Amino acid sequence: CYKIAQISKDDNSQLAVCRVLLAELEAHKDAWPFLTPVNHKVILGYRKVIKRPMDFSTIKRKLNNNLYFNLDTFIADVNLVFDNCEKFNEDDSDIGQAGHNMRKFFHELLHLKK
Ligand SMILES: Cc1ncccc1N[C@@H](C)c1cnc2ccsc2c1
Repeated sequence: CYKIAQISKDDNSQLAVCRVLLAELEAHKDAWPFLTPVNHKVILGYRKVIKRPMDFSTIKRKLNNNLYFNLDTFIADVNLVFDNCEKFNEDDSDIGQAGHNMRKFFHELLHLKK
């Protein structure tokens, strides 16, 4: 379960929790590949392979436009960032490793026990 969610009863405090979580993700040393949308004109094949691109700046825009209804819809987009990363990047690449590190960090933030 999400221990953080237990302290937030209403949507507003859930959205405040999402802002804190996003700020912690963005501050992580391994966040660099995920801070802005992948430019599919530069990264060949990305648009074909990745059906639902997502990145931290897009998540921030969605948060500011009130497009997340609760913590779960926010978590789904964060996990989409890491799932896209795993799909496109080799595990032993710099970006692949950053994605694994960030996913582990996010789960620790949510106190998720696998
Ligand atoms: C998350 C991701 N997955 C696949 C490809 C790229 C990226 N990240 C972008 C920012 C990016 C775009 N270009 C470069 C060039 C060297 S690292 C890097 C990172």
